[in-house]
Amino acid sequence: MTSIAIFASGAGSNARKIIEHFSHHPKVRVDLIVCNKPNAGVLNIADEHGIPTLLLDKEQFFRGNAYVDEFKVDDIEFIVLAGFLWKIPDALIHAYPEKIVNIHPALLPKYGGKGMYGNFVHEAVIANKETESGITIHLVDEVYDHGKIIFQAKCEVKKDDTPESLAQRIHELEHKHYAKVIEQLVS
Ligand SMILES: Nc1nc2c(c(=O)[nH]1)N[C@@H](CN(C=O)c1ccc(C(=O)N[C@@H](CCC(=O)O)C(=O)O)cc1)CN2
Ligand SMILES: NCC(=O)N[C@@H]1O[C@H](COP(=O)([O-])[O-])[C@@H](O)[C@H]1O
Repeated sequence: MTSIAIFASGAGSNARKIIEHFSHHPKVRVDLIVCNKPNAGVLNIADEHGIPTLLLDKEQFFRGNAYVDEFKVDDIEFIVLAGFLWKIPDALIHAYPEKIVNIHPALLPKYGGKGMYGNFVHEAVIANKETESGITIHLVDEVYDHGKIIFQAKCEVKKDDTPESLAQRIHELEHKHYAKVIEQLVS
């Protein structure tokens, strides 16, 4: 059984889709939800599904062991970032080589890097009058949004789009593809 930890900072709609996809899966299980925001909606989703949660301490995460020992004791084999807004420390990346994946709400390498998350991404895409956007699923390395691209899917950017309407279209792509791409990666 491959044990997955999902890292998230927000509402958790992607986490919910991934949990649902792997519930009753013969070979893959979501065993932990890791979060850095005590009031994040993803923590309620974890509770709904009886999945243990870990609320990160900033000092230990960035200046300690990055929780590597805890994840190894819990037999976590694969890490999925789903709207996680802190930078993954090098120690955790080195402990999980090519086993940390992220979803970004744009077509990297454009619209990535520090500060490019959530609606900030969609605002930039709209401000630049792009006619298309999409999602990128990539391996995580030491630089924001720089790791090997595994999957991309595109959608239209409409002339009257707001960041919210574009986010909704992007979410539909994320919910359609992320869990299936994870399944291919871990199998
Ligand atoms: N080592 C890595 N860590 C993370 C990556 C990565 O590729 N390598 N991806 C991000 C996810 N992400 C985009 O997909 C992303 C998330 C957050 C930021 C950002 O600028 N964060 C702010 C802090 C925001 C907050 O604390 O609320 C910042 O660093 O100042 C950029 C990109 C996850 N980690
Ligand atoms: N750069 C990272 C980033 O912007 N990630 C984005 O955060 C959202 C989380 O939504 P969710 O909490 O509903 O899954 C998702 O759209 C994801 O692509």
